[in-house]
Amino acid sequence: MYKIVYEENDVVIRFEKDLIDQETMSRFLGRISLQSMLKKGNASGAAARMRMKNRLSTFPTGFDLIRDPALNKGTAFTAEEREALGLRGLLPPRIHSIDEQVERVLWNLRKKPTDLERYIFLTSLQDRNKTLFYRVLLDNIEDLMPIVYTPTVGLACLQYGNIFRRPRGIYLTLEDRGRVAEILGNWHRKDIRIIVVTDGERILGLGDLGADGMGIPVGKLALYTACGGIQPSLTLPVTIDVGTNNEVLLKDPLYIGCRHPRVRGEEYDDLIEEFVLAVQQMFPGAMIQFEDFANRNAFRLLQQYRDQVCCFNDDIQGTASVTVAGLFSALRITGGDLKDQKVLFLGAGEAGIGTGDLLVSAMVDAGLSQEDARRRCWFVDSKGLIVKSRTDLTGHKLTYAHDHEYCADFLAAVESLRPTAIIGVSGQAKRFDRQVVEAMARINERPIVFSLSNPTSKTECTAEEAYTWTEGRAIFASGSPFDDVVINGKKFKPGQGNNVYIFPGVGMGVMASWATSVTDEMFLVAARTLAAEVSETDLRVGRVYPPLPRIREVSQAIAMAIAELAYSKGLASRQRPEDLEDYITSLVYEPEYQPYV
Ligand SMILES: O=C([O-])CC(=O)C(=O)O
Ligand SMILES: [Mg+2]
Repeated sequence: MYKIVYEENDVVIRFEKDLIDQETMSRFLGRISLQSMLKKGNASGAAARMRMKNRLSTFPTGFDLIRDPALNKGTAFTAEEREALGLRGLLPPRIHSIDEQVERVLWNLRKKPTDLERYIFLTSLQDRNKTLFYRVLLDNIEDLMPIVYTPTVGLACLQYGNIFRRPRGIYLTLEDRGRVAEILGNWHRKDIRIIVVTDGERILGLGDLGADGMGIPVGKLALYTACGGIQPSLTLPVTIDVGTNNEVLLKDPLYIGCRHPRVRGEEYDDLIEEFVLAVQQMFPGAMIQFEDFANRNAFRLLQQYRDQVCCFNDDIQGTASVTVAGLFSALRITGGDLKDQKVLFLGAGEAGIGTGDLLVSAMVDAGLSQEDARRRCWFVDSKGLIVKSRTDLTGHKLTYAHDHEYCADFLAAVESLRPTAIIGVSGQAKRFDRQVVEAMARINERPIVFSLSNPTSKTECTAEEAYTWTEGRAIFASGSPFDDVVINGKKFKPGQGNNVYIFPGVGMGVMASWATSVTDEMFLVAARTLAAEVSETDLRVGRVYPPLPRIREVSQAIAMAIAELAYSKGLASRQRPEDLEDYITSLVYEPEYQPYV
């Protein structure tokens, strides 16, 4: 994978990739080079020896090697490595293959009584052997994504202080103002390309979890690697802790964050601004993903920084992209035309408005005027249907305030508007009740019902409810995964309408092209690419997204499309490689042990 070129009596090490995990590579490339040079007996050049010595001195041996999660192989260190790297006696004598190690991990996972215990176990594995962690995750993505990600990551965040073992990522507080760049410099790597940052105010549909929200950036980045093939060492989770208004956490002696109410206003804005600028200084070319900020800050920060630096908001744009892709797929089942759809959202926050905006772009592409397209998107918020006559509306909601009679509740809005699709992004469980879903089934031959709130405890309705209440006619997707449902002998495989189908591929495309910004057009292209990956077989079982085991291929297709777009729109800051596909493939991280000697 990595080509090393030798010259007589000297060594030239040439990296064939410019985005690889260079520090780690140079650490063990040094090792390989010296070993083979000594074997060949041509390490006579003093200069070569010097260089090798320098490299060698940075490559850990003995306990340091076993304790370095990026390099550790546990019982899989070979006899030669054990001999050469000071490991003799530090490991049990039996040498295992990675496949045997995977078996051991799975055995342990099966023994754990709860999903939270499985989460803790996998996190510890990530702390001691990254390669094995990603091997297990990648090979068992369908079973383990619900542990590392929604819904279990939600449970983990709810108890993050209690289950805390080792820190991961960077924590920034208001006390760090004026020193943020210095603190980013404490991170052990300088070649960060993807950052996921939260301020913990709206973790999934669970609300304000303060610093305990760190589980989300950590989980998202694990999926950047597992699903998108981003080198783990190029990623950095960040939590900006400005306090929390969660009374339970404030009183909890085990809470890990700052114990004061949330600070807002200028102090907050200054810290965010300093963080964004410090990233440009310390990690130039890194993409920032804003994650699980509350509405009040999410839209504002996106607006402020989207044209300034390479960033996006996953809950607004990532969720929009996956949802619009799901609608594209659903129309292949219903045979409907995008221009004729009427979509009613429950929830007018980030996901709702983000999806509305992207859907409008898609409808405009399909030939509608912007005004007509907007009139096809309707929203119910906590006060009822958003209509012109309401006087309490601000900002983004005004865009979708149409002339219509006011309806106080969602069911009344469904009856009155007769939508073709309902999309739940409210963070409120059970709001798509039997009456709502049955009404949709009365109005539509094939009602589209997307229940996207996370984690599962917040879903607007379950897969089973959606299929049962519509006699299997619903086209259903959900934010957290559901098991297959059998109705009258027919099996349905509900799709997971989660932004995990989007952000890893977008991140890889941005990273590969060194794009300087992330545009809305990218998310529409990502949606189209994702929808194109859905097969007729998928649609036949009701699945509007490709199966998860295909996620790496899917992410690669999205990465290609995003990079192409970046090149064609002049957003890329590096030259287009001759063979883009080859190039992106060469960037993909494979969880395999590299030989050290
Ligand atoms: O994390 C997820 O499962 C999707 C997401 O961004 C959210 O719900 O906030
Ligand atoms: Mg989110």
